[in-house]
Amino acid sequence: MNIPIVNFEDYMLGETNISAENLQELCASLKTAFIEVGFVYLKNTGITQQEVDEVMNISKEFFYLPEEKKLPFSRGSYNNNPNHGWVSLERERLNPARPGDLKEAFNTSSLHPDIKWPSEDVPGFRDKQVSFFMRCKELSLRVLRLMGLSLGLDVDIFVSAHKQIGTDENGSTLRTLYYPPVDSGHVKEGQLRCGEHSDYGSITFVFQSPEGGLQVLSRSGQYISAPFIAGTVLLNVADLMQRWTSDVFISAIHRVLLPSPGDSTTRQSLAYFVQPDDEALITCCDGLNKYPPVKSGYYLTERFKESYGRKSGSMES
Ligand SMILES: O=C(O)CCC(=O)C(=O)O
Ligand SMILES: [Fe+2]
Repeated sequence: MNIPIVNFEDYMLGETNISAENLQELCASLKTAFIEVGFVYLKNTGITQQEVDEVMNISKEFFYLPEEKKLPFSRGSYNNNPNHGWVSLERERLNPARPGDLKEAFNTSSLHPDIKWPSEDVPGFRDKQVSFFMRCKELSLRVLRLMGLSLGLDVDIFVSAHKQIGTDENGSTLRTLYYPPVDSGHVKEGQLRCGEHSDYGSITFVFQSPEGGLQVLSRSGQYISAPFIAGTVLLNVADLMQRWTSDVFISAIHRVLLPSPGDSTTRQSLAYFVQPDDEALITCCDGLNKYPPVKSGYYLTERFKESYGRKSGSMES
């Protein structure tokens, strides 16, 4: 089994005149992918490889700074938003049963004009992250519309719970990740670059550097590779969306293994996590209540407690 590639051209960013026939076709291809795999590559979205490269390049400038320059921007130090900021190597365990992941990250969760950014050391960092966040936001609203339509539901069923993306009342986050070279002599038992997990929110976009490395658990129980494909956006269903659709759309487990011993390559990725508004109540859209309704913000906070450790899941880290 492979991850399908869907041509998004008819509904790409800026495109306003999609025909009813093309819309139906696009919805049908996406629906099949969300049901069978939970992951799909979109090509011709309007987000270019050049945009992705620029965000990765400026992110690397930040990650290469000495630790003392990054510490003031740590996740947990922003009063208005508990998830915004820098996450150091091994700090997070996406699979809590493993040692900390061998990755560093910077989460852009708050666009509040008053927050501090590493602008002195990395001029342009803020602007590049924020502009890319906004591009991904626009694309995500398009995908959420198609998801509603593909299930024969109202076009706004999912979008209307994502009105506050980009404010501190919504947890959507652009996360830039850096995976440094791995010294196999110093790896802890069971340690990975990114432990097995599924994402928490509604949908996620992933952009990888050419090294690739992401693997996705298929419904038949095997890991399949999700390689880098230039110019595409990898889209996956996340846990709240699986719950919302009563398990019709699949939130697939994924991971990033260590490179082979002696392979000292680095790796980068960008993940845009789309989260419903904190106050949105997620209720199974077939009305059958397979899962009890849950508030998006509460659900996200609980999930962070698992991956960052119970004591330091939120403000107090
Ligand atoms: O680095 C990647 O390719 C994926 C990262 C990921 O799955 C995550 O941060 O949730
Ligand atoms: Fe993930």
